[in-house]
Amino acid sequence: MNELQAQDTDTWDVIVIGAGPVGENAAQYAIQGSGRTAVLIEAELVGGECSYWACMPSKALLRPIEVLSAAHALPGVLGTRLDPAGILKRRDAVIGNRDDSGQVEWANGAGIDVIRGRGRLAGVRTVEVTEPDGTVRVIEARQAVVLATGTTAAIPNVPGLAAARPWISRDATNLAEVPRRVAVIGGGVVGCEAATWLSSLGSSVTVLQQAPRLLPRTEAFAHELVAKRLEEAGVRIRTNAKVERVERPSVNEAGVGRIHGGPVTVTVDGEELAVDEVLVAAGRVFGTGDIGLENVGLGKLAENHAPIPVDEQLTVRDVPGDWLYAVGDVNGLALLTHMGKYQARVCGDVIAARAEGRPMDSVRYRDLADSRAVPQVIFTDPQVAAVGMSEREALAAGVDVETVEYDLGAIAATSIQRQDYRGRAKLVIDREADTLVGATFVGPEVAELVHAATVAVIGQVPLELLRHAVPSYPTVSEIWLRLLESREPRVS
Ligand SMILES: Cc1cc2nc3c(=O)[nH]c(=O)nc-3n(C[C@H](O)[C@H](O)[C@H](O)COP(=O)(O)OP(=O)(O)OC[C@H]3O[C@@H](n4cnc5c(N)ncnc54)[C@H](O)[C@@H]3O)c2cc1C
Ligand SMILES: NC(=O)c1ccc[n+]([C@@H]2O[C@H](COP(=O)([O-])OP(=O)(O)OC[C@H]3O[C@@H](n4cnc5c(N)ncnc54)[C@H](O)[C@@H]3O)[C@@H](O)[C@H]2O)c1
Repeated sequence: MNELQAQDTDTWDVIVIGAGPVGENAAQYAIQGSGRTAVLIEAELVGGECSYWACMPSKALLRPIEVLSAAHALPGVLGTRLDPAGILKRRDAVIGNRDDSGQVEWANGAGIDVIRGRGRLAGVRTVEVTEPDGTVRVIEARQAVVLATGTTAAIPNVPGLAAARPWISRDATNLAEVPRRVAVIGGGVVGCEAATWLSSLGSSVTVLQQAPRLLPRTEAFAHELVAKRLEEAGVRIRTNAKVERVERPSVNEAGVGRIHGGPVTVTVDGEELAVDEVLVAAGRVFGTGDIGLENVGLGKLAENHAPIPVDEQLTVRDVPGDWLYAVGDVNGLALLTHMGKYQARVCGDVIAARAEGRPMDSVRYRDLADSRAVPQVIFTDPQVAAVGMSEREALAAGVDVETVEYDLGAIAATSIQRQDYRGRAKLVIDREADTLVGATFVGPEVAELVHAATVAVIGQVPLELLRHAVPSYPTVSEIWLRLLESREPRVS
């Protein structure tokens, strides 16, 4: 069945509302290798925020900057510079020029139907879809409904901010014009990554961060190293900043990624800052506001735009019958594509097992990673790659914490990579259990280091045993050796 043939039925085994990366995976895993049917309901583009507006375009913009930075740090490499028009062109190619036909083809190839429209729960296993022409269809799921509606950008309640039509992350990732001066409200992940590419493309950037530091959920040295590099690139960073007011006398409808009007005055801590565009990067709003949660007894969540609580099988709590699931950003467990897709795999496996009456006593059917080992790579210069708990989180969780830190610049491999290598690594150890509960690496191109730590955390590998995992010479992974050697000798 395909997009058109999906008109001929009103019942599927599984209905998924939201066809982002997470919804796609849930549908695939729920039916693969079976005769079951599934349909994806999508209000915008199949592939979701990640493919067109978030992960993919942002990483396409950041990669040339990373390559340039590495080249500049190597004596013997000459003549490197950025080509902004070429970067935007490649970004457009990476996001398929926002054409989702390839993703629809993939879904159909996997036996999944697609309906364009906005879905809402109308009752038990019942979904109402408002199609683009206004037609309303009511469809039924024989077995399961999966909510995968993601998040949208939050606009803080600052006087004049919403009326100024500021840029949100979609404008920054899909930029078609480079504003001369930009104020970035928020110094979290989106704010720091966007400040990196905007300043490299020629904007004069000021980051206004409410919290005492950038990337507040990471270890403190991540802030120090990222802030230092941003400041060297000319970015101004104001922490503990209170944005009091925003004024933009002339606003226009120039479209996504184009400058949305005339100059803007941002009042911060009593001082006026004149810019050409404001980028809001201040967190996300959960996609729970208008998906019919009140029709399944969860109206309070909708009122508060709260995330949907789920159990280890990704089944929505407080809804009887094990038919409603929530995966990805919308359940608030971890706002990351890879974690949402992981949840979708667990959820799809659970739906399949329940459909086939198979036992679910293996760990395959439990979301273990969200409570123990969430990895994240922040693609700033330097990169921040972390998994599990920070020291502060481990202490708050009552872990008997031991930490070790080491200078990544003192590893043979990093001195070969570049002359000016600055970086740091830290392990957070549960002393009593002798296992790793968290790790953070900050430095150029450290992204690939984190998976080894993820394996150690989820596998609860004793650190005594980890000493026998020998890193190759000369690779940056030798940081493991140095970190383990730095531990105080254990008294047994
Ligand atoms: C700028 C930026 C960069 C990011 N970079 C990274 C990164 O590098 N790595 C990473 O892991 N994460 C990154 N993220 C986070 C990542 O984008 C999200 O975690 C991921 O997109 C979540 O996937 P999802 O499928 O849950 O939701 P989404 O991708 O938001 O998809 C939800 C889909 O549901 C649709 N929808 C919503 N409501 C309805 C409805 N009622 N009916 C029908 N359809 C509906 C939407 O149109 C959308 O297509 C980034 C986020 C941002 C903002
Ligand atoms: N590489 C990646 O993995 C990646 C990249 C981008 C986004 N994401 C995900 O997307 C999600 C959203 O990112 P985000 O950066 O929007 O949210 P965030 O929660 O990471 O950061 C938002 C920041 O905005 C600040 N803030 C909030 N209100 C403010 C105000 N009024 N004035 C000034 N500062 C204010 C907060 O202090 C916070 O540090 C994150 O959870 C992140 O995991 C991931």
